[in-house]
Formats: sequence, structure tokens, C-alpha cells
Amino acid sequence: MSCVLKSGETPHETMGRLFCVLGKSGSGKDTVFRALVQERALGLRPVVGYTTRPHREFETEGVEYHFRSEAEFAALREAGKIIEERSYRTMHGVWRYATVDDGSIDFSAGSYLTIATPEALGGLRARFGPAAVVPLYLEVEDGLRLRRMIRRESRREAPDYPEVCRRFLADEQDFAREVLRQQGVTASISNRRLRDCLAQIAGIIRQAGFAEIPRG
Ligand SMILES: Nc1ncnc2c1ncn2[C@@H]1O[C@H](COP(=O)(O)OP(=O)(O)OP(=O)(O)O)[C@@H](O)[C@H]1O
Ligand SMILES: Nc1nc2c(ncn2[C@@H]2O[C@H](COP(=O)(O)O)[C@@H](O)[C@H]2O)c(=O)[nH]1
Repeated sequence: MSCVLKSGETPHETMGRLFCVLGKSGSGKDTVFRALVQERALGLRPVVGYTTRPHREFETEGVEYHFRSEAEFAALREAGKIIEERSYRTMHGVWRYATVDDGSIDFSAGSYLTIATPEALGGLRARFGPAAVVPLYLEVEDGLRLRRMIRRESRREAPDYPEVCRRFLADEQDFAREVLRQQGVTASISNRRLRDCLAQIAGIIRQAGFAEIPRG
């Protein structure tokens, strides 16, 4: 991973950003992530996370995630390649997720987009500096979000409703107001309507991101 700074320049003036989509399960992180990456004008490069979770139908290695075994995760850890890691006791055992130093981030080249959690923000800031990490916290009213989660699950080959319930309940603690405050997440973006949500995020990105930084 390289962060190229010329003498006298601060990260704020010269570098791209790491925009982090976060939100409770079903808040639309994957949907928003895909739409933002496809929006070429924003110039965002995707940072693909690593996970030990088994891959779901329609997921492709290297697109949604890099799918790795426990042993491969341990090897990455051992090699000091893991920037931040979270693990969850799911209905199917422990699943791990991580951002890995695999050489894919170069802030001198532009801005990046990833999916994160409140706890992940700390590790990302420690690695890239607080100014580089911009949280985009999605919010959807609980009832609507749960309906979206259940509808999405019902379309899967083997719906896993217990895991849906676990995530819904776990998120209450993981995204508690105090946790968000500690991680400096003070603003939220409504994803009731996707179009409005994307427009608001595009505004934030244009204001904070690499594309808007005056040159010369
Ligand atoms: N603004 C929206 N309006 C209607 N449906 C939406 C909207 N945003 C997302 N959805 C739908 O809601 C469901 C959940 O969205 P998505 O999978 O993107 O959430 P997520 O936050 O990535 O969830 P998880 O953390 O559980 O993976 C999907 O079926 C998606 O198509
Ligand atoms: N706060 C929590 N985040 C969780 C939990 N289980 C998974 N996750 C995070 O969600 C996203 C997406 O996961 P996916 O398996 O649907 O692709 C990922 O960033 C995980 O870190 C949890 O129990 N609590």
C-alpha cells in the first residue's frame, strides 16, 4: 500500500480518501456500494474485503469478497497483512472479515470505497490517518429494514432466517449511539429512497474526495 506525499503537503490537500459505507444489516450497504462504484464520474475504486464466510450463490471471488479459509486468514495475520479484522459468532460458527494490505490502495491515484463497520473505522484510521477515512453511515427505519432483510433472504436458494434475526439483534449493540459517537460517526444518510441516498453521498464524495482537489 503506498501513500505518496510530497514535502509540505498534507494528506487533506493532496490525497484521495477511503469512503466507508457502513450501516446495520439490510440498510443497503452492498446496493449502495455497487451503485457508487458503477458511477464512473465519481472515480471510486473498490476495496474488496476478505472473509472466511462461505460464499453465497451469485457471489464471485474477488468481486464481493476475497473468500479465504481460516488457515489463509491466519497466514495473512502472521504476515502482518491485516489492517483491521472483525469476527462474529454467527449461527454457523465464527465468520471473519478483514481489510488486507494487498497493495490495492494508492491514495496518490485517487479515492476508494469499502464496506466497513464502526469498529473497523478505528483500524482504518490508525493505518491511513483520520483525514483519509470518511464514514458514510446509512440508516433505514427498523421496520422497513427488517422487511427488506426478510424479502432478500426469501429470494435466496436456502433462506437463513435465524442468521437474519441474529444480525438484526446484534446490530442493536454494534451500532449503538455511543459506539457510533466514539467512532466519530455523527451524521447519517437515509436509504429510504435509493436515488436520494446516492445523490446525497455523491455530494459528500465530491466535496471531500480526490476529484475536487484543485491542482497546480
Ligand atoms: N433504497 C432501497 N429501496 C428499496 N430496496 C432497497 C434499497 N436499498 C437496498 N434495498 C434492498 O434491500 C435489501 C438489503 O440491501 P443490501 O443487501 O444492499 O443491504 P446490506 O446493508 O448490504 O445488508 P447486509 O449487511 O445484511 O449484507 C436488498 O434486497 C436490496 O435490494
Ligand atoms: N456489526 C455487525 N456486523 C456484522 C455482523 N455480521 C456481519 N457483519 C458485517 O456485515 C457486513 C456484511 O456482511 P455479509 O456477510 O452480509 O457480506 C460485513 O462488513 C461484516 O463485517 C454482526 O454480527 N455485527
